[in-house]
Amino acid sequence: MYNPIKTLKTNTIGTLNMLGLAKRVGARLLLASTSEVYGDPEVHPQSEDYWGHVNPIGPRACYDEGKRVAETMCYAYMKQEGVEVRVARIFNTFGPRMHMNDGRVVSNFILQALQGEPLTVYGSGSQTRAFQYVSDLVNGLVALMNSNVSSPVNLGNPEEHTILEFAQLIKNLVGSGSEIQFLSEAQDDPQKRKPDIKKAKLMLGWEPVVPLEEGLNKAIHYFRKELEYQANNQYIPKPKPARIKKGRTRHN
Ligand SMILES: O=c1ccn([C@@H]2O[C@H](COP(=O)(O)OP(=O)(O)O[C@H]3OC[C@@H](O)[C@H](O)[C@H]3O)[C@@H](O)[C@H]2O)c(=O)[nH]1
Repeated sequence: MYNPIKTLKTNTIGTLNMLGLAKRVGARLLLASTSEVYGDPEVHPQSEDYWGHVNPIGPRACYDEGKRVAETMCYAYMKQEGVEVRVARIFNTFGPRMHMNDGRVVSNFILQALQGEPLTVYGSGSQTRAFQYVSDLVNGLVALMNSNVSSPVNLGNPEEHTILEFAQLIKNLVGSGSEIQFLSEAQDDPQKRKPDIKKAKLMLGWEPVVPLEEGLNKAIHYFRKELEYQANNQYIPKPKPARIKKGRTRHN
């Protein structure tokens, strides 16, 4: 985690502030929760009634425990103050417009493959994830907000792959000659993850529709364009004319 304290403050104080605001104005609140509430799961796939397996003092705890307490706050406000809450447990998601420095596996592997750099696999690559395309997630969030389901709902694509399979798939889709480089494993990295989406199907009539390869090709296209743009352009910030004082230019 880049900034554990800020992560904790956002998830706890931020959620508390938003719940207070929702109470005051009578709004329905959507909590973007996470599959990380299940931690390194001992149940597979993960359904909403699983309580999770989280190390409360590990390096991921600021995020995992922060989101867990955010969920607790939602249900305390619902029961005590009657605030309407919707809680989406969002599984790994990707798509165009991810930040170049996001650091998550999809953007890392695509950028590495496009530039002929080694694809960095943490650990053996046998850990699994299931990736959903961003438009599927957005449709799920809209359906959840428009529903009367106040308990948590998993939103994710249940197609599960090992991270090594995923690296090879991205290499092939990019047509890249990059090597695969094995680095040390991340501490407390969940070893498997796959959503059980029966509840979303039944109660929201929702399921993901974008196939993995189709979504990846869209993300690859986006990052290819971003790299071309960066290579062909320099962005030199210029102050607004009103801020330039006459005769004050300094040449160091
Ligand atoms: O360069 C990389 C990056 C990541 N990885 C591995 O790829 C897997 C996925 O890692 P990511 O960082 O993309 O995502 P994580 O599964 O750790 O968490 C993610 O999932 C749930 C969301 O709520 C979180 O916001 C998101 O960070 C992990 O096993 C990680 O160790 C690599 O092997 N190489």
